Amino acid sequence: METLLKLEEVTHVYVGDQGASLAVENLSLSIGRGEFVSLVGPSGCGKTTILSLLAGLLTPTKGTVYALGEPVRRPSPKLGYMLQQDYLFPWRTILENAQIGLELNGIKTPAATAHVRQLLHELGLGGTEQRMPYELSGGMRQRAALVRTLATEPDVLLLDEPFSALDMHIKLQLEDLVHTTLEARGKTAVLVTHDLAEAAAMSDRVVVLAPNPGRIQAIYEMPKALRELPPTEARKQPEFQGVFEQLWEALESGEAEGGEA
Ligand SMILES: Nc1ncnc2c1ncn2[C@@H]1O[C@H](COP(=O)(O)OP(=O)(O)OP(=O)(O)O)[C@@H](O)[C@H]1O
Repeated sequence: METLLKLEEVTHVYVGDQGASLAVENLSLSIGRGEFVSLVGPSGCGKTTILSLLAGLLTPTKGTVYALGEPVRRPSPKLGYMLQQDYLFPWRTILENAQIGLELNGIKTPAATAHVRQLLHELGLGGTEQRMPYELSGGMRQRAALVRTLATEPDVLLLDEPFSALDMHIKLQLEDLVHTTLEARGKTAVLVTHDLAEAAAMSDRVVVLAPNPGRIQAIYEMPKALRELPPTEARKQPEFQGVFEQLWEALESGEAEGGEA
């Protein structure tokens, strides 16, 4: 499998008024094209830092981050970001919001608009094009944010807790939608989540991080039978509970080994 993302012996130290804070230390990880990898771990173990390093929003203090074979130096349209909040502009229609990434890249053609309309339709938002964000539910707004991210055709999606603000049943529906949409397009994804079950249900691999300093505690490859199913179906399989327990144990032992923050 072609390696699409790579962290090579990466250390990141934040320096601020309060002094230096070692966020992640000597972390190495490779992610292949088409893989769905989740990062889980207790608060402060460096999940968002890793995502920001991959996105080119931070530069590592030591080591190198690669995306699509090149060292990451700045944000790139090939890496799309989706966050807990949808950040739709309240004064723009859903169609205008969904097109914004393309516009920022200087693409404003009728074909681009047709492409965005098609994506809105595929993600169940047909008919909402001229509506304003406040007229949509949280789940619909998050789907519009997904369309905006997909519209620029990124190779990689960096997902920072995109489902955590949603009600449980909307969250489950959206997990399935994101899973099938990304799989159908062969996209690579890195998901940051606090939810172990979500990570287990959605991923090909789950990276369990430990804190103080942030480092990899364990990496789990999900059983093939679970990987092939939509997340809501994977959650119902008998082996799912065993996978969840393994992740939970790794998380607990990482926390126990970590020092005081
Ligand atoms: N801008 C910053 N300045 C100083 N320290 C920071 C900054 N951002 C994060 N840190 C520290 O770096 C460490 C890792 O933070 P990070 O936000 O990456 O963890 P996280 O696993 O995403 O946490 P959470 O689950 O709470 O979002 C923490 O100790 C945090 O306090």
